[in-house]
Amino acid sequence: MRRFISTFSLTSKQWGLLLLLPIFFSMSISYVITSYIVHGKAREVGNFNLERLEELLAQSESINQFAITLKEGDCGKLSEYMRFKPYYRGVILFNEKAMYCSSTAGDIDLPLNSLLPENKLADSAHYIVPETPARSGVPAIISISKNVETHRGSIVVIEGEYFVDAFIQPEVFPRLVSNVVLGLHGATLPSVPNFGDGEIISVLADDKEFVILLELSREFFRHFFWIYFGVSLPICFIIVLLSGLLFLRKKYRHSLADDIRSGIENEEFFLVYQPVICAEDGKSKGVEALVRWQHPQMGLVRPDLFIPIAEEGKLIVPLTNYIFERALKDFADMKVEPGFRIAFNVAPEHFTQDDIESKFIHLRDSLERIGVKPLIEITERQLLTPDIFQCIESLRQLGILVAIDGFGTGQTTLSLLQTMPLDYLKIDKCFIDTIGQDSVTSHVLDTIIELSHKMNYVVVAEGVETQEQADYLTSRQVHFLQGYLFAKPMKLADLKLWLVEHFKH
Ligand SMILES: Nc1nc2c(ncn2[C@@H]2O[C@H](COP(=O)(O)O[C@H]3[C@@H](O)[C@H](n4cnc5c(=O)[nH]c(N)nc54)O[C@@H]3COP(=O)(O)O)[C@@H](O)[C@H]2O)c(=O)[nH]1
Repeated sequence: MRRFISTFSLTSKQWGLLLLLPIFFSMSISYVITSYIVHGKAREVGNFNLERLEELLAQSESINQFAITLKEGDCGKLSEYMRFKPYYRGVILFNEKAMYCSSTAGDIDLPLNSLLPENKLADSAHYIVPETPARSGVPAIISISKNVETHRGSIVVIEGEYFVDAFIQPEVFPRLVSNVVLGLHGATLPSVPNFGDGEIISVLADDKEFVILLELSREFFRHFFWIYFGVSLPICFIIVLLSGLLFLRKKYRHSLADDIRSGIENEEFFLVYQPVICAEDGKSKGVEALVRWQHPQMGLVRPDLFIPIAEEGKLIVPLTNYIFERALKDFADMKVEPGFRIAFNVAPEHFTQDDIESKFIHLRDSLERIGVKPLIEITERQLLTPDIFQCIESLRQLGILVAIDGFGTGQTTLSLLQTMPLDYLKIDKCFIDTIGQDSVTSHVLDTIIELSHKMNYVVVAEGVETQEQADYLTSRQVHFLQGYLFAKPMKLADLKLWLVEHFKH
Protein backbone atom coordinates (compact mmCIF):
# COMPACT_ATOMS: atom_id res chain seq x y z
CA MET A 1 0.00 0.00 0.00
CA ARG A 2 2.81 2.38 0.90
CA ARG A 3 4.37 1.62 -2.43
CA PHE A 4 1.05 2.23 -4.16
CA ILE A 5 0.61 5.59 -2.41
CA SER A 6 4.18 6.58 -3.00
CA THR A 7 3.71 6.22 -6.76
CA PHE A 8 2.14 9.67 -6.78
CA SER A 9 2.20 12.74 -4.66
CA LEU A 10 -0.95 14.85 -4.39
CA THR A 11 -1.23 18.57 -3.93
CA SER A 12 -3.32 19.77 -0.99
CA LYS A 13 -5.98 20.89 -3.52
CA GLN A 14 -6.19 17.36 -4.94
CA TRP A 15 -6.40 15.84 -1.45
CA GLY A 16 -9.09 18.41 -0.59
CA LEU A 17 -11.04 17.42 -3.71
CA LEU A 18 -10.68 13.73 -2.88
CA LEU A 19 -12.14 14.40 0.56
CA LEU A 20 -14.91 16.79 -0.54
CA LEU A 21 -16.15 14.79 -3.53
CA PRO A 22 -17.43 11.84 -1.44
CA ILE A 23 -19.35 14.29 0.78
CA PHE A 24 -20.87 15.92 -2.29
CA PHE A 25 -21.75 12.57 -3.91
CA SER A 26 -23.10 11.14 -0.70
CA MET A 27 -25.31 14.22 -0.13
CA SER A 28 -26.61 14.09 -3.71
CA ILE A 29 -27.28 10.35 -3.55
CA SER A 30 -28.97 10.67 -0.13
CA TYR A 31 -31.10 13.57 -1.40
CA VAL A 32 -32.24 11.60 -4.47
CA ILE A 33 -32.91 8.39 -2.50
CA THR A 34 -34.71 10.21 0.33
CA SER A 35 -36.84 12.20 -2.15
CA TYR A 36 -37.69 9.02 -4.00
CA ILE A 37 -38.63 7.17 -0.84
CA VAL A 38 -40.51 10.06 0.78
CA HIS A 39 -42.48 10.74 -2.40
CA GLY A 40 -43.25 7.05 -2.82
CA LYS A 41 -44.40 6.75 0.79
CA ALA A 42 -46.51 9.92 0.54
CA ARG A 43 -48.18 8.60 -2.65
CA GLU A 44 -48.86 5.34 -0.85
CA VAL A 45 -50.50 7.24 1.99
CA GLY A 46 -52.48 9.43 -0.44
CA ASN A 47 -53.70 6.45 -2.48
CA PHE A 48 -54.61 4.49 0.62
CA ASN A 49 -56.74 7.35 1.91
CA LEU A 50 -58.33 7.97 -1.47
CA GLU A 51 -59.34 4.31 -1.43
CA ARG A 52 -60.89 4.84 2.02
CA LEU A 53 -62.74 7.84 0.67
CA GLU A 54 -63.94 5.79 -2.33
CA GLU A 55 -65.29 3.19 0.11
CA LEU A 56 -67.11 5.88 2.10
CA LEU A 57 -68.59 7.28 -1.11
CA ALA A 58 -69.63 3.79 -2.24
CA GLN A 59 -71.38 3.34 1.09
CA SER A 60 -72.99 6.77 0.61
CA GLU A 61 -74.45 5.43 -2.63
CA SER A 62 -76.16 2.59 -0.78
CA ILE A 63 -77.38 5.01 1.93
CA ASN A 64 -78.78 7.20 -0.85
CA GLN A 65 -80.45 4.16 -2.44
CA PHE A 66 -82.15 3.43 0.88
CA ALA A 67 -83.05 7.07 1.63
CA ILE A 68 -84.55 7.77 -1.79
CA THR A 69 -87.08 4.96 -1.37
CA LEU A 70 -88.47 6.44 1.89
CA LYS A 71 -91.83 8.12 1.79
CA GLU A 72 -92.12 11.70 3.07
CA GLY A 73 -93.46 10.64 6.48
CA ASP A 74 -90.70 8.08 7.09
CA CYS A 75 -88.12 10.48 8.55
CA GLY A 76 -87.89 8.41 11.74
CA LYS A 77 -86.76 5.34 9.76
CA LEU A 78 -83.90 7.40 8.36
CA SER A 79 -82.64 8.33 11.87
CA GLU A 80 -82.83 4.68 12.87
CA TYR A 81 -80.93 3.60 9.73
CA MET A 82 -78.12 6.13 10.28
CA ARG A 83 -77.63 5.46 14.01
CA PHE A 84 -74.48 3.29 13.70
CA LYS A 85 -72.75 4.97 10.78
CA PRO A 86 -69.82 6.79 12.43
CA TYR A 87 -68.21 8.53 9.46
CA TYR A 88 -71.47 10.18 8.41
CA ARG A 89 -72.84 13.39 9.86
CA GLY A 90 -76.30 12.53 8.55
CA VAL A 91 -78.65 12.32 5.60
CA ILE A 92 -80.98 15.04 4.34
CA LEU A 93 -84.02 14.30 2.18
CA PHE A 94 -85.37 16.89 -0.23
CA ASN A 95 -88.24 17.29 -2.72
CA GLU A 96 -88.72 19.92 -5.39
CA LYS A 97 -89.67 22.52 -2.79
CA ALA A 98 -87.43 22.08 0.26
CA MET A 99 -85.22 19.92 2.41
CA TYR A 100 -87.78 18.23 4.59
CA CYS A 101 -86.05 15.51 6.64
CA SER A 102 -82.73 15.17 8.45
CA SER A 103 -81.46 11.97 10.03
CA THR A 104 -80.14 14.02 12.97
CA ALA A 105 -82.85 16.72 13.37
CA GLY A 106 -85.93 14.83 12.15
CA ASP A 107 -88.51 16.87 10.19
CA ILE A 108 -87.02 20.10 8.87
CA ASP A 109 -88.00 22.77 6.40
CA LEU A 110 -84.94 24.29 4.83
CA PRO A 111 -84.61 25.99 1.47
CA LEU A 112 -83.04 23.88 -1.29
CA ASN A 113 -79.98 26.14 -1.51
CA SER A 114 -79.03 25.62 2.14
CA LEU A 115 -75.98 23.58 1.18
CA LEU A 116 -75.27 24.45 -2.42
CA PRO A 117 -76.76 26.58 -5.17
CA GLU A 118 -80.09 24.91 -5.85
CA ASN A 119 -79.36 23.89 -9.42
CA LYS A 120 -76.50 21.65 -8.24
CA LEU A 121 -78.95 19.34 -6.48
CA ALA A 122 -79.99 18.19 -9.93
CA ASP A 123 -76.72 16.29 -10.33
CA SER A 124 -75.87 13.03 -8.77
CA ALA A 125 -72.47 14.19 -7.65
CA HIS A 126 -70.04 14.78 -4.77
CA TYR A 127 -69.11 18.16 -3.35
CA ILE A 128 -67.13 19.66 -0.54
CA VAL A 129 -69.26 22.26 1.27
CA PRO A 130 -67.91 24.78 3.81
CA GLU A 131 -70.69 24.01 6.36
CA THR A 132 -73.96 22.16 6.85
CA PRO A 133 -77.17 23.27 8.58
CA ALA A 134 -76.40 20.94 11.49
CA ARG A 135 -72.85 22.25 12.05
CA SER A 136 -72.21 25.71 10.81
CA GLY A 137 -68.62 26.58 9.94
CA VAL A 138 -67.60 22.91 9.79
CA PRO A 139 -66.95 21.62 6.25
CA ALA A 140 -68.22 18.30 4.95
CA ILE A 141 -68.20 16.04 1.90
CA ILE A 142 -71.64 15.52 0.46
CA SER A 143 -72.97 12.90 -1.92
CA ILE A 144 -76.21 13.74 -3.77
CA SER A 145 -78.68 11.39 -5.35
CA LYS A 146 -81.88 12.52 -7.08
CA ASN A 147 -84.78 10.76 -8.76
CA VAL A 148 -85.48 12.90 -11.82
CA GLU A 149 -89.01 11.57 -12.15
CA THR A 150 -90.19 12.16 -8.56
CA HIS A 151 -87.86 15.20 -8.05
CA ARG A 152 -87.04 13.74 -4.68
CA GLY A 153 -83.52 13.11 -3.53
CA SER A 154 -81.15 12.59 -0.66
CA ILE A 155 -77.87 14.10 0.44
CA VAL A 156 -75.41 12.03 2.48
CA VAL A 157 -73.11 14.23 4.57
CA ILE A 158 -69.68 12.73 5.36
CA GLU A 159 -67.69 14.15 8.26
CA GLY A 160 -65.02 16.02 6.31
CA GLU A 161 -62.77 17.05 9.19
CA TYR A 162 -63.06 13.67 10.81
CA PHE A 163 -61.89 12.08 7.62
CA VAL A 164 -58.89 14.39 7.23
CA ASP A 165 -57.99 14.17 10.93
CA ALA A 166 -58.11 10.39 10.80
CA PHE A 167 -55.96 10.43 7.73
CA ILE A 168 -53.91 7.28 8.11
CA GLN A 169 -50.15 7.57 8.02
CA PRO A 170 -47.55 4.84 8.42
CA GLU A 171 -46.35 4.24 11.96
CA VAL A 172 -43.13 6.16 11.59
CA PHE A 173 -41.38 8.79 13.57
CA PRO A 174 -41.27 11.60 12.67
CA ARG A 175 -44.60 11.85 10.81
CA LEU A 176 -44.31 11.64 7.05
CA VAL A 177 -46.89 14.32 6.29
CA SER A 178 -47.33 17.56 8.18
CA ASN A 179 -50.50 18.75 6.41
CA VAL A 180 -53.27 17.09 4.39
CA VAL A 181 -55.84 18.81 2.21
CA LEU A 182 -58.61 17.14 0.23
CA GLY A 183 -59.68 18.95 -2.92
CA LEU A 184 -62.74 18.64 -5.14
CA HIS A 185 -64.09 20.94 -7.86
CA GLY A 186 -62.03 23.86 -6.53
CA ALA A 187 -63.25 23.48 -2.93
CA THR A 188 -60.92 22.20 -0.24
CA LEU A 189 -61.14 20.50 3.08
CA PRO A 190 -60.20 22.16 5.38
CA SER A 191 -61.74 25.20 3.69
CA VAL A 192 -58.61 27.32 4.20
CA PRO A 193 -55.52 25.12 3.79
CA ASN A 194 -52.79 25.93 6.22
CA PHE A 195 -49.67 24.84 4.35
CA GLY A 196 -46.23 25.55 5.78
CA ASP A 197 -43.01 25.73 3.77
CA GLY A 198 -42.72 21.99 3.16
CA GLU A 199 -42.87 20.37 -0.27
CA ILE A 200 -46.42 19.63 -1.42
CA ILE A 201 -47.25 16.64 -3.57
CA SER A 202 -50.65 15.86 -5.05
CA VAL A 203 -52.22 12.45 -5.46
CA LEU A 204 -55.17 12.24 -7.84
CA ALA A 205 -57.91 9.66 -7.46
CA ASP A 206 -58.25 7.12 -10.27
CA ASP A 207 -61.45 8.77 -11.50
CA LYS A 208 -59.66 12.14 -11.28
CA GLU A 209 -62.45 13.50 -9.07
CA PHE A 210 -60.76 13.99 -5.71
CA VAL A 211 -57.23 15.15 -5.18
CA ILE A 212 -55.21 14.82 -1.99
CA LEU A 213 -52.50 17.39 -1.33
CA LEU A 214 -49.82 16.27 1.13
CA GLU A 215 -47.28 18.59 2.66
CA LEU A 216 -44.19 16.51 3.38
CA SER A 217 -42.78 16.90 6.82
CA ARG A 218 -39.29 18.42 6.80
CA GLU A 219 -38.35 16.42 9.89
CA PHE A 220 -39.20 13.17 8.13
CA PHE A 221 -37.08 14.15 5.12
CA ARG A 222 -34.16 15.23 7.29
CA HIS A 223 -34.41 12.13 9.44
CA PHE A 224 -34.02 9.75 6.45
CA PHE A 225 -31.61 12.03 4.61
CA TRP A 226 -29.11 11.82 7.47
CA ILE A 227 -29.59 8.05 7.80
CA TYR A 228 -28.78 7.55 4.09
CA PHE A 229 -25.98 10.08 4.31
CA GLY A 230 -24.43 8.14 7.20
CA VAL A 231 -24.64 4.90 5.25
CA SER A 232 -23.54 6.20 1.85
CA LEU A 233 -20.69 8.46 2.99
CA PRO A 234 -18.17 5.70 3.80
CA ILE A 235 -19.10 3.85 0.58
CA CYS A 236 -18.75 7.03 -1.53
CA PHE A 237 -15.57 7.85 0.30
CA ILE A 238 -14.00 4.48 -0.55
CA ILE A 239 -15.22 4.55 -4.18
CA VAL A 240 -14.10 8.15 -4.83
CA LEU A 241 -10.80 7.68 -3.04
CA LEU A 242 -9.97 4.47 -4.91
CA SER A 243 -11.05 5.73 -8.33
CA GLY A 244 -9.35 9.06 -7.69
CA LEU A 245 -6.14 7.38 -6.65
CA LEU A 246 -6.30 5.00 -9.61
CA PHE A 247 -6.91 7.91 -11.97
CA LEU A 248 -4.07 9.93 -10.50
CA ARG A 249 -1.83 6.89 -10.47
CA LYS A 250 -2.54 6.33 -14.16
CA LYS A 251 -1.88 10.00 -14.85
CA TYR A 252 1.25 9.85 -12.76
CA ARG A 253 2.47 6.73 -14.56
CA HIS A 254 1.81 8.43 -17.89
CA SER A 255 3.75 11.48 -16.88
CA LEU A 256 6.48 9.31 -15.36
CA ALA A 257 6.71 7.41 -18.67
CA ASP A 258 7.19 10.80 -20.41
CA ASP A 259 9.85 11.67 -17.85
CA ILE A 260 11.65 8.35 -18.51
CA ARG A 261 11.67 9.16 -22.22
CA SER A 262 13.18 12.61 -21.63
CA GLY A 263 15.40 11.17 -18.88
CA ILE A 264 17.05 8.86 -21.44
CA GLU A 265 17.62 11.80 -23.79
CA ASN A 266 19.01 13.97 -20.99
CA GLU A 267 21.19 11.17 -19.63
CA GLU A 268 19.61 11.32 -16.16
CA PHE A 269 20.12 7.57 -15.71
CA PHE A 270 23.40 6.23 -14.38
CA LEU A 271 24.69 2.84 -13.29
CA VAL A 272 25.78 1.44 -9.98
CA TYR A 273 27.65 -1.82 -9.83
CA GLN A 274 27.39 -4.64 -7.31
CA PRO A 275 30.28 -7.11 -7.19
CA VAL A 276 29.65 -10.82 -7.69
CA ILE A 277 31.94 -13.02 -5.61
CA CYS A 278 33.30 -16.45 -6.47
CA ALA A 279 32.27 -18.72 -3.58
CA GLU A 280 35.41 -20.86 -3.96
CA ASP A 281 38.14 -18.19 -3.67
CA GLY A 282 36.20 -15.15 -2.42
CA LYS A 283 37.34 -13.03 -5.37
CA SER A 284 35.11 -10.73 -7.40
CA LYS A 285 34.63 -12.18 -10.85
CA GLY A 286 32.35 -9.50 -12.11
CA VAL A 287 29.62 -7.00 -11.30
CA GLU A 288 25.93 -6.56 -11.88
CA ALA A 289 25.02 -3.25 -13.50
CA LEU A 290 22.00 -1.71 -11.81
CA VAL A 291 20.35 1.40 -13.15
CA ARG A 292 19.57 4.49 -11.07
CA TRP A 293 17.61 7.58 -12.03
CA GLN A 294 18.47 11.06 -10.84
CA HIS A 295 15.15 12.72 -11.60
CA PRO A 296 15.46 16.54 -11.90
CA GLN A 297 12.52 17.18 -9.54
CA MET A 298 11.95 13.93 -7.65
CA GLY A 299 15.58 13.21 -6.85
CA LEU A 300 16.83 9.63 -6.83
CA VAL A 301 14.06 7.31 -8.03
CA ARG A 302 14.15 3.60 -7.16
CA PRO A 303 14.39 1.17 -10.12
CA ASP A 304 11.63 -1.06 -8.75
CA LEU A 305 9.39 1.99 -9.21
CA PHE A 306 10.34 3.10 -12.71
CA ILE A 307 11.37 -0.22 -14.34
CA PRO A 308 7.78 -1.58 -14.31
CA ILE A 309 6.57 1.75 -15.77
CA ALA A 310 9.28 1.61 -18.42
CA GLU A 311 8.20 -1.97 -19.20
CA GLU A 312 4.52 -0.97 -19.42
CA GLY A 313 5.28 2.13 -21.49
CA LYS A 314 7.45 0.24 -24.04
CA LEU A 315 10.47 2.22 -22.86
CA ILE A 316 12.46 -0.65 -21.44
CA VAL A 317 14.13 -1.32 -24.82
CA PRO A 318 15.57 2.21 -25.30
CA LEU A 319 16.45 2.29 -21.58
CA THR A 320 18.34 -1.02 -21.78
CA ASN A 321 20.15 0.13 -24.93
CA TYR A 322 21.10 3.31 -23.05
CA ILE A 323 22.37 1.19 -20.11
CA PHE A 324 24.59 -0.87 -22.44
CA GLU A 325 26.11 2.30 -23.90
CA ARG A 326 26.55 3.80 -20.46
CA ALA A 327 28.37 0.68 -19.17
CA LEU A 328 30.65 0.74 -22.22
CA LYS A 329 31.55 4.36 -21.41
CA ASP A 330 32.03 3.59 -17.69
CA PHE A 331 34.36 0.64 -18.36
CA ALA A 332 36.17 2.14 -21.37
CA ASP A 333 39.30 2.97 -19.35
CA MET A 334 39.01 0.32 -16.62
CA LYS A 335 41.61 -2.35 -15.96
CA VAL A 336 39.95 -5.58 -14.90
CA GLU A 337 41.02 -9.21 -14.44
CA PRO A 338 40.66 -11.25 -17.63
CA GLY A 339 37.24 -12.87 -17.91
CA PHE A 340 35.63 -10.22 -15.70
CA ARG A 341 31.86 -10.18 -16.27
CA ILE A 342 29.32 -7.41 -16.36
CA ALA A 343 25.79 -8.65 -15.84
CA PHE A 344 22.93 -6.64 -17.32
CA ASN A 345 19.27 -6.97 -16.51
CA VAL A 346 17.34 -7.41 -19.74
CA ALA A 347 13.59 -7.73 -20.02
CA PRO A 348 12.31 -10.40 -22.47
CA GLU A 349 10.74 -7.60 -24.50
CA HIS A 350 14.24 -6.48 -25.46
CA PHE A 351 14.51 -9.48 -27.78
CA THR A 352 11.68 -8.21 -29.94
CA GLN A 353 13.96 -5.62 -31.63
CA ASP A 354 14.71 -6.28 -35.29
CA ASP A 355 18.44 -5.56 -35.09
CA ILE A 356 18.90 -7.40 -31.80
CA GLU A 357 21.79 -9.55 -33.06
CA SER A 358 23.89 -6.66 -34.30
CA LYS A 359 23.27 -4.78 -31.03
CA PHE A 360 24.54 -7.70 -28.96
CA ILE A 361 27.52 -8.25 -31.27
CA HIS A 362 28.41 -4.58 -30.76
CA LEU A 363 28.11 -5.00 -26.96
CA ARG A 364 30.12 -8.23 -26.95
CA ASP A 365 32.92 -6.86 -29.16
CA SER A 366 33.16 -3.53 -27.33
CA LEU A 367 33.43 -5.27 -23.95
CA GLU A 368 35.80 -7.94 -25.20
CA ARG A 369 38.23 -5.19 -26.20
CA ILE A 370 38.69 -4.38 -22.49
CA GLY A 371 38.66 -8.03 -21.43
CA VAL A 372 35.07 -8.08 -20.16
CA LYS A 373 32.41 -10.66 -20.97
CA PRO A 374 28.75 -9.58 -21.03
CA LEU A 375 26.24 -11.62 -19.10
CA ILE A 376 22.57 -11.08 -19.81
CA GLU A 377 20.25 -11.62 -16.86
CA ILE A 378 16.79 -12.20 -18.19
CA THR A 379 14.24 -10.83 -15.80
CA GLU A 380 11.40 -13.29 -15.79
CA ARG A 381 8.58 -10.91 -14.85
CA GLN A 382 6.88 -11.72 -18.14
CA LEU A 383 6.26 -15.13 -19.60
CA LEU A 384 9.19 -16.55 -21.52
CA THR A 385 7.80 -17.60 -24.88
CA PRO A 386 9.38 -20.07 -27.40
CA ASP A 387 10.44 -17.04 -29.51
CA ILE A 388 12.42 -15.72 -26.56
CA PHE A 389 13.97 -19.17 -26.06
CA GLN A 390 15.11 -18.91 -29.68
CA CYS A 391 16.68 -15.50 -29.04
CA ILE A 392 18.39 -16.78 -25.89
CA GLU A 393 19.91 -19.62 -27.91
CA SER A 394 21.13 -17.19 -30.61
CA LEU A 395 22.71 -15.01 -27.91
CA ARG A 396 24.60 -17.97 -26.50
CA GLN A 397 25.83 -18.83 -29.98
CA LEU A 398 27.25 -15.30 -30.16
CA GLY A 399 29.28 -16.14 -27.05
CA ILE A 400 27.12 -14.10 -24.68
CA LEU A 401 26.37 -15.68 -21.34
CA VAL A 402 22.74 -15.91 -20.37
CA ALA A 403 21.25 -16.14 -16.88
CA ILE A 404 17.73 -16.37 -15.68
CA ASP A 405 17.29 -13.75 -12.96
CA GLY A 406 15.32 -14.05 -9.75
CA PHE A 407 14.52 -17.66 -10.48
CA GLY A 408 11.45 -18.93 -8.66
CA THR A 409 9.65 -15.61 -8.37
CA GLY A 410 8.47 -15.09 -11.93
CA GLN A 411 6.76 -17.24 -14.48
CA THR A 412 9.48 -19.83 -15.10
CA THR A 413 8.69 -23.29 -13.76
CA LEU A 414 11.09 -26.02 -12.75
CA SER A 415 10.00 -28.13 -15.72
CA LEU A 416 10.58 -25.25 -18.12
CA LEU A 417 14.05 -24.95 -16.73
CA GLN A 418 14.89 -28.42 -18.06
CA THR A 419 14.28 -27.31 -21.62
CA MET A 420 15.76 -23.86 -21.36
CA PRO A 421 19.10 -22.94 -22.98
CA LEU A 422 20.97 -21.26 -20.10
CA ASP A 423 24.42 -20.66 -18.66
CA TYR A 424 23.60 -19.21 -15.26
CA LEU A 425 20.74 -19.46 -12.88
CA LYS A 426 20.34 -16.71 -10.33
CA ILE A 427 18.42 -17.72 -7.22
CA ASP A 428 16.18 -15.01 -5.83
CA LYS A 429 16.87 -13.40 -2.45
CA CYS A 430 13.60 -14.69 -1.03
CA PHE A 431 14.99 -18.27 -1.15
CA ILE A 432 18.34 -17.19 0.32
CA ASP A 433 16.44 -15.60 3.22
CA THR A 434 15.08 -19.03 4.18
CA ILE A 435 18.51 -20.39 5.02
CA GLY A 436 18.55 -21.34 8.70
CA GLN A 437 14.77 -21.63 8.80
CA ASP A 438 12.94 -24.95 8.72
CA SER A 439 10.34 -23.85 6.20
CA VAL A 440 8.91 -25.41 3.05
CA THR A 441 10.68 -22.77 0.96
CA SER A 442 14.05 -23.71 2.43
CA HIS A 443 13.62 -27.14 0.86
CA VAL A 444 12.77 -25.47 -2.46
CA LEU A 445 16.17 -23.75 -2.34
CA ASP A 446 17.94 -27.14 -2.09
CA THR A 447 15.83 -28.49 -4.97
CA ILE A 448 16.70 -25.51 -7.20
CA ILE A 449 20.41 -25.89 -6.43
CA GLU A 450 20.34 -29.66 -7.10
CA LEU A 451 18.48 -29.25 -10.37
CA SER A 452 20.85 -26.49 -11.50
CA HIS A 453 23.80 -28.78 -10.87
CA LYS A 454 22.18 -31.56 -12.83
CA MET A 455 21.56 -29.15 -15.72
CA ASN A 456 25.18 -27.94 -15.49
CA TYR A 457 24.11 -24.34 -14.84
CA VAL A 458 26.42 -21.98 -13.02
CA VAL A 459 24.50 -21.04 -9.88
CA VAL A 460 24.50 -17.49 -8.49
CA ALA A 461 22.83 -16.63 -5.18
CA GLU A 462 21.66 -13.03 -4.81
CA GLY A 463 20.83 -11.11 -1.66
CA VAL A 464 23.40 -12.85 0.54
CA GLU A 465 23.45 -10.85 3.75
CA THR A 466 24.90 -13.15 6.41
CA GLN A 467 27.96 -15.34 6.78
CA GLU A 468 25.65 -18.23 7.65
CA GLN A 469 23.96 -17.87 4.25
CA ALA A 470 27.31 -17.61 2.47
CA ASP A 471 28.63 -20.74 4.27
CA TYR A 472 25.49 -22.71 3.54
CA LEU A 473 25.50 -21.79 -0.15
CA THR A 474 29.22 -22.54 -0.47
CA SER A 475 28.65 -25.94 1.18
CA ARG A 476 25.95 -26.61 -1.48
CA GLN A 477 28.45 -25.78 -4.26
CA VAL A 478 26.73 -22.56 -5.29
CA HIS A 479 29.30 -20.97 -7.57
CA PHE A 480 28.79 -17.23 -7.11
CA LEU A 481 27.47 -15.08 -4.29
CA GLN A 482 26.15 -11.54 -4.45
CA GLY A 483 24.83 -9.45 -1.62
CA TYR A 484 25.32 -6.80 1.01
CA LEU A 485 27.59 -9.19 2.95
CA PHE A 486 30.24 -8.51 0.32
CA ALA A 487 29.32 -5.15 -1.12
CA LYS A 488 26.33 -2.96 -1.84
CA PRO A 489 25.76 -1.59 -5.35
CA MET A 490 28.16 1.35 -5.77
CA LYS A 491 28.89 4.21 -8.09
CA LEU A 492 31.65 3.78 -10.66
CA ALA A 493 34.25 5.77 -8.69
CA ASP A 494 33.62 3.66 -5.57
CA LEU A 495 33.72 0.46 -7.57
CA LYS A 496 37.13 1.38 -8.95
CA LEU A 497 38.44 1.84 -5.40
CA TRP A 498 36.68 -1.31 -4.20
CA LEU A 499 38.21 -3.41 -6.97
CA VAL A 500 41.68 -2.07 -6.26
CA GLU A 501 41.25 -2.83 -2.52
CA HIS A 502 39.74 -6.20 -3.25
CA PHE A 503 42.42 -7.45 -5.55
CA LYS A 504 45.19 -6.39 -3.16
CA HIS A 505 44.24 -9.30 -0.90
N1 LIG B 1 15.54 -4.25 -16.62
C1 LIG B 1 16.32 -3.76 -15.67
N2 LIG B 1 16.00 -3.92 -14.37
C2 LIG B 1 16.81 -3.39 -13.44
C3 LIG B 1 17.97 -2.68 -13.77
N3 LIG B 1 18.56 -2.27 -12.61
C4 LIG B 1 17.80 -2.72 -11.61
N4 LIG B 1 16.75 -3.38 -12.10
C5 LIG B 1 15.71 -4.09 -11.38
O1 LIG B 1 15.15 -3.24 -10.43
C6 LIG B 1 14.87 -3.99 -9.26
C7 LIG B 1 15.48 -3.35 -8.04
O2 LIG B 1 16.85 -3.24 -8.24
P1 LIG B 1 17.81 -2.57 -7.17
O3 LIG B 1 17.08 -1.61 -6.34
O4 LIG B 1 19.00 -2.12 -7.93
O5 LIG B 1 18.15 -3.77 -6.21
C8 LIG B 1 19.14 -4.69 -6.56
C9 LIG B 1 20.16 -4.83 -5.45
O6 LIG B 1 20.50 -3.60 -4.89
C10 LIG B 1 19.42 -5.69 -4.48
N5 LIG B 1 20.33 -6.44 -3.61
C11 LIG B 1 21.52 -7.02 -3.91
N6 LIG B 1 22.03 -7.62 -2.82
C12 LIG B 1 21.15 -7.41 -1.81
C13 LIG B 1 21.13 -7.77 -0.43
O7 LIG B 1 22.03 -8.44 0.08
N7 LIG B 1 20.06 -7.36 0.30
C14 LIG B 1 19.03 -6.64 -0.27
N8 LIG B 1 18.02 -6.28 0.51
N9 LIG B 1 19.04 -6.28 -1.58
C15 LIG B 1 20.07 -6.65 -2.32
O8 LIG B 1 18.76 -6.63 -5.30
C16 LIG B 1 18.49 -6.04 -6.57
C17 LIG B 1 19.17 -6.90 -7.63
O9 LIG B 1 18.15 -7.61 -8.18
P2 LIG B 1 18.43 -8.55 -9.45
O10 LIG B 1 18.43 -7.68 -10.66
O11 LIG B 1 17.26 -9.46 -9.43
O12 LIG B 1 19.72 -9.20 -9.24
C18 LIG B 1 15.39 -5.40 -9.47
O13 LIG B 1 14.32 -6.22 -9.84
C19 LIG B 1 16.30 -5.24 -10.60
O14 LIG B 1 16.34 -6.39 -11.42
C20 LIG B 1 18.28 -2.54 -15.14
O15 LIG B 1 19.29 -1.95 -15.51
N10 LIG B 1 17.43 -3.09 -16.05
